[in-house]
Amino acid sequence: MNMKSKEKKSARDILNWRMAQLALGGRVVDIDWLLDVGGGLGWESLQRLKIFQNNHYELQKSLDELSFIWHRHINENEPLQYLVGKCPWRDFQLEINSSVFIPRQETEILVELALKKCNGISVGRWADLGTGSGVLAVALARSLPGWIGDAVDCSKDALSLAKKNLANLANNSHVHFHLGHWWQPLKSWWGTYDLVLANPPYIPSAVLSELHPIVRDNEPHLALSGGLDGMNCCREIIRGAKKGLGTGGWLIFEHHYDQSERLLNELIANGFKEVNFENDLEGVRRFAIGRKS
Ligand SMILES: C[S@@+](CC[C@H](N)C(=O)[O-])C[C@H]1O[C@@H](n2cnc3c(N)ncnc32)[C@H](O)[C@@H]1O
Repeated sequence: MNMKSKEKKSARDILNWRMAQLALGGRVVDIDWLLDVGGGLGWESLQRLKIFQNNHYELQKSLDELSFIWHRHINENEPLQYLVGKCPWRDFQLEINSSVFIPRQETEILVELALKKCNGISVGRWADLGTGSGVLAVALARSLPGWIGDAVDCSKDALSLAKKNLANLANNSHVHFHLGHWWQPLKSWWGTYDLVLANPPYIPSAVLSELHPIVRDNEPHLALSGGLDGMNCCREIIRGAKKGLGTGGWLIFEHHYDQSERLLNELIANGFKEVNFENDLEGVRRFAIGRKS
């Protein structure tokens, strides 16, 4: 694709372009996301377009380039985040590619829950199991600068992107990356963790084929599939946490909307105390919490 990037366009040109793209298909929320994250037109500028139609705006990508992305999105069902290569999340913007799961908004709650538990504790050790793009590792490194962190993934490509994101967004933090299976690469530090976060693959096999094609046909299967009942990875993480966490350490993880009761029972059966759940943004039980006794 040989198209000129940055260009200056009038509000009227941009609005006409927006209308023409939407006539081809797709959702308003997505075209505005593309103008914002791809074109660099923030929400406030997008509102102003409609009022001051003669104003000119500098776009980070040309309208030709944005059209190319939009067409791939609506015709090939490709996620905009992969096409643009970016994903805004919490207070930062990650680099993203198709080797990693696209961080979801609801996972931001996982970080808030962790920070509530660790409020005021200036030194400690955390682990992020299944780091993917490194999104949780970056958030923890920025919020808990005195802590040491370990981020694990079994995908080499994911780990290399996670390292890049950390270098760009939380340089000088004390985070180590490990290639391997859940708790295995962390054996040397078992018994020392104060906090472990995970957003493991948790989709049950039967649900995988029914996922929206934009997810099913693009995001890594390794990041989605949790086995027959979807809970294989969650169970492994819980069992590993019995040895991995230090006394009083917290395990907090995300799961499928219908797994809460079974996973809370699994935590109790494995000797965890202060076992509880938290809801996602739609009021559905989505996070499990337990403390090593
Ligand atoms: C749902 S994604 C979550 C990524 C990221 N933490 C997030 O919240 O966006 C799950 C991640 O777990 C990783 N994973 C899958 N099986 C694994 C295993 N056995 N050991 C370590 N990581 C694994 C996948 O490669 C993927 O990056």
